[in-house]
Amino acid sequence: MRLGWGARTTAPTAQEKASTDATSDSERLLFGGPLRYDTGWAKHEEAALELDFRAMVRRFPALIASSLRLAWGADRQAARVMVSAELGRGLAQAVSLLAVNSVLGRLMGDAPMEERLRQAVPALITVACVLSVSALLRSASLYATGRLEPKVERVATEQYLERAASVELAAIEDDAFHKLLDTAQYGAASARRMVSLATRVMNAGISLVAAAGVLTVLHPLLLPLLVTMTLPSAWSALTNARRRYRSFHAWVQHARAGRLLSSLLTEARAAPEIRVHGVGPFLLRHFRAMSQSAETEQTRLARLAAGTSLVAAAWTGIATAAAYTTLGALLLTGAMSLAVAGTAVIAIRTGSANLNTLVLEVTELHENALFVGDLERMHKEASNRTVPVGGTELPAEPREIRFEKVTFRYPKSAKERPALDDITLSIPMGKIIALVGENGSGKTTLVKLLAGLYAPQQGTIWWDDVDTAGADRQQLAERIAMLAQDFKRWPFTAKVNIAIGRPSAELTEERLARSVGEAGAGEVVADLPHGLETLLVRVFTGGHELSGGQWQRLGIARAAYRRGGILIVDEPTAALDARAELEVFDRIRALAGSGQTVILITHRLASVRHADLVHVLQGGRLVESGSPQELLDSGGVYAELYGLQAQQFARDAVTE
Ligand SMILES: Nc1ncnc2c1ncn2[C@@H]1O[C@H](COP(=O)(O)OP(=O)(O)OP(=O)(O)O)[C@@H](O)[C@H]1O
Repeated sequence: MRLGWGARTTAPTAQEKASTDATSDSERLLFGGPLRYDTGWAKHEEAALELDFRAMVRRFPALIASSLRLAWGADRQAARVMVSAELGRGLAQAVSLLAVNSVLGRLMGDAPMEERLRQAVPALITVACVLSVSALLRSASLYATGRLEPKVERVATEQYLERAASVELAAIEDDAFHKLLDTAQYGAASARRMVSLATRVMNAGISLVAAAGVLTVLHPLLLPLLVTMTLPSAWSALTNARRRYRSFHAWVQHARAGRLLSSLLTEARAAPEIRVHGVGPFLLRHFRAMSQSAETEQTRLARLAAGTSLVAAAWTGIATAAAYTTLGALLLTGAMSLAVAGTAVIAIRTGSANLNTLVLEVTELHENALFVGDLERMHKEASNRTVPVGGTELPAEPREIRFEKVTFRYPKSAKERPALDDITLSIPMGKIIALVGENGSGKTTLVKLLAGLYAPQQGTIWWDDVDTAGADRQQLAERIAMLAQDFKRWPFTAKVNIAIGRPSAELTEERLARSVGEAGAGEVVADLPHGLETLLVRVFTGGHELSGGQWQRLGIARAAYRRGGILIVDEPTAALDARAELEVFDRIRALAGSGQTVILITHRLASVRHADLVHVLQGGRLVESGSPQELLDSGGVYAELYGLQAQQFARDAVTE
């Protein structure tokens, strides 16, 4: 059985394994179709292609600058210490190399040994001082980096979460944007790694310049030898990093699906069905298959990496032998003195170690920068899709909200018919307006448009004479309290679950008690072991679980606490018993009596009889509008649905 999200449960084919450009193939397999995204994906491909030497050299200054910017933004003082300590260490290495050269030169001179030793003492003292300073600088840099890293990660994570929370609902529901969110979440950890990598790169770079300078002074042939020795490991590191990055992007959705499966297996809400329906082995089987195919990919990468590093090691061996043979030849022919050759060996060893570190760390820096690049792309995409700030003022006390020829189709919806089709209707303020219609007729969609969560593709939503298309969205949201069908059951205390209706308001006992009273949630709260302070999530110590109906009461209390001028309630009584249902409708009526506009979506038509106005939707179109009595008298869709429910009651009464 397929799980529907296109999760990959098969190992990659031989053809895929062979393909270094496996990204698009894997992606096609993952989603069961050709790519059709215009954001995120194609750009990652370009980024992966940029992981070559030229691009790396070109981007090197920008990479260092971006790491420093991150560090600077997180903690200026620590950033200052880190940069100065690393610059100091590089300089110390150059000085110590020159001092070593001087020590060797003195020791290998023609004077008597005692004289030679005495001459070498100042240089030896210089070496000792420089090494001590270098050690001090190293610990200063370690401290500063350790202080910076978590801060950089926190700042980057905060920015990520802030951006993700500020985008339009349509973006959150968009699979392409979700994929970008997925890949970008690794950006914060990469930003953290970039800080220490950048310091090490700076340090290795300065040391390398020092070693290269000394080598060039000693003999012009030594520098090219050093470079030749290091090239193979550079190639190997780059090739492997490139493969890893491509693989990551090809498999990111797969990894998310795997995490989702494993969380389903441990989730409390899924637990009853897992046990009664025996879903556990089914989910486990899929999880295993997915993990195994991911393992196969890891094995493929490991095999390729092993091969690449073996080739690189062979090259390095040959280049090293060539370097030392050249050095030997220079010595034999008398083109180089023994003292110079000794310093050259030290410089070659230091230089090649530095160059190796440099190449490996620049590659790693670059690889991490690509992930930080994903984060930056997400920031950019999110700012294009963020809920706009500011706009036209809405009337303080509107008389009416009017939908005029409103048509709305969900983005990427495969359906032929729009969810709302040419809707024109009125919502008078201060009244109870009921939206009625069969499942999927568009009621929830309509209130989401009203709340500004989506914008219509055609038509206008007016607040008196203000077009909401250009209205201040924040102001619009301020006016609305929404109790959605699947409202969030926050894993916090009962008190927070109510007060979260308006987190910006000062939390007062009086406001809380009033909302609890209005929602008829007093009994629910009284039954809780710690009253309003009870934690409403059972998987934590002291946590408590509410029934569906009890949750619904708290949801109504939350909506009442918000005190928006327009209260939208979507199926408020679905989980309530008959008595509670009557009571809730009484309370909703009372809210409307106090001047609040109530927009009520319900399938319980008997409860609609107190509404001032009923709009009946069918297949996304408005088919009837009027008072409940008018609609009953007209004998249309409402009357038919009402009749069906009434008949059911009558039949049940007779059967009993
Ligand atoms: N987020 C979404 N993305 C794509 N299509 C959606 C989305 N939400 C709803 N739809 C589709 O839009 C249509 C209207 O759905 P809506 O939820 O507005 O109906 P409803 O009248 O509230 O139904 P119900 O009585 O079952 O709650 C349905 O065909 C549904 O499949």
